[in-house]
Amino acid sequence: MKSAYDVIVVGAGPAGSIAARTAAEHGLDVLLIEKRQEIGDPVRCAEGTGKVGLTQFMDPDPRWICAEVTGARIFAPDGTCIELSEKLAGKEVGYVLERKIFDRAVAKTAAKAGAEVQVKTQATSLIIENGTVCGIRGKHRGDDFEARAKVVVGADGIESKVGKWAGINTTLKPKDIETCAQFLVTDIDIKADSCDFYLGNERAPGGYVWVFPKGKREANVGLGMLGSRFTGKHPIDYLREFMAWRFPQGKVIETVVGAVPASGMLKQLSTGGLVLVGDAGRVSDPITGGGIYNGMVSGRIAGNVIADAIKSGDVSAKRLQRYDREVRETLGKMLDRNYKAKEFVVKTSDEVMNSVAKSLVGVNFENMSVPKLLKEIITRNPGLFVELAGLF
Ligand SMILES: Cc1cc2nc3c(=O)[nH]c(=O)nc-3n(C[C@H](O)[C@H](O)[C@H](O)COP(=O)(O)OP(=O)(O)OC[C@H]3O[C@@H](n4cnc5c(N)ncnc54)[C@H](O)[C@@H]3O)c2cc1C
Repeated sequence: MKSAYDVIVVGAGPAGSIAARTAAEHGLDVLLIEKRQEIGDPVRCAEGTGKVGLTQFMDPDPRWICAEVTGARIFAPDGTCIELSEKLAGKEVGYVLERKIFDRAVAKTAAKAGAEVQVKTQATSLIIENGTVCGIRGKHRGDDFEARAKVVVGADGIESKVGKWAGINTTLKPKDIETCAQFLVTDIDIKADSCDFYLGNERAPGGYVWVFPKGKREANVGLGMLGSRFTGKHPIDYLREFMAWRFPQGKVIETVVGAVPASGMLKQLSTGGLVLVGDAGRVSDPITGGGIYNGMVSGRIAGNVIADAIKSGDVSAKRLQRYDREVRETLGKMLDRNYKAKEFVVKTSDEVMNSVAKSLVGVNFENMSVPKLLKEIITRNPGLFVELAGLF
């Protein structure tokens, strides 16, 4: 490892690897570090992502695609089912990945573009001079090290410390964190080409249960609940109840616990010499919790903005604000709308969910967009006009 780089990326998840790759493609000298000894492992993800978004970044590869899904089913608390086609469900359907292999494949593309990759290498603090971030301190396979960089990228996920070290407020309120538990369940009857979602305040308070197929008889069965709805019963307790009801014979071969930001993006994503990407910048979707695609989008924007800034010799806070602006332009509108949608869903009773679902049974969802779906809900449920009108 050298003592100086153009860019150091902290964290080799999808967001960090894409930031590293993009910066390296611009000819910059890039170091990508990962504290774990294996990139992508352990997995903290249900691994679902949209085809269209993903293929902007990676050519599909059967080695990391477990299942192709062509639709989604949403089950209301009383069991009423709404079926969505691929066109409507959009980013919520597509592929179910094998992230242990996928994350590694993305990091490999960064390496191929010229980035140096170091595992078992953890940033522990930032070097800050005259208010500008200019490197990191850390542990590399147990030994202390220091490395300087013109720009540091914080890609260290939901538990991000890099932003805090730089003085950025990254604190998440309990109402803006989905805490999750998931089992990889095998030998179960599922619809192998559908992502299924189960709603209900008794089932997953302020969240939902998902069943994402990973093969013909295998699925990620998981659940997210809002931190603010915690009453002493943990996500894993709700998940066990769901399993007992839906898949009593299922065999659990892996357990995952984790959390997703459901806050919408941070107000501040950058400062002098530093940008935050992916979950570290809270760019995950507040309603679905999906963060793979949004993280990669923010990583690509970061790589491009950093390259321009370094080439111009100006990595000041003012210059790097272009990153904040571009992420806001690209993802901000969707994140704001979905944050409002989350706030609506969270306070919706099971009775209202049931009646909205019933009002949509029989609607042809073949050629509808999400805004059209919301309009359809309002038309059929005029009482919800005030709450839902704000989402457009
Ligand atoms: C249960 C669950 C289910 C989910 N399901 C989905 C889903 O189906 N679809 C979807 O799109 N999203 C899903 N998500 C969200 C998704 O996993 C994240 O949004 C996504 O992984 C964010 O990518 P990232 O690169 O920002 O961060 P991460 O993937 O979290 O990567 C951050 C990396 O930084 C490393 N790191 C942290 N600190 C340091 C340090 N100091 N030094 C060096 N390395 C460090 C970590 O080890 C980690 O590898 C789910 C999340 C959970 C918890």
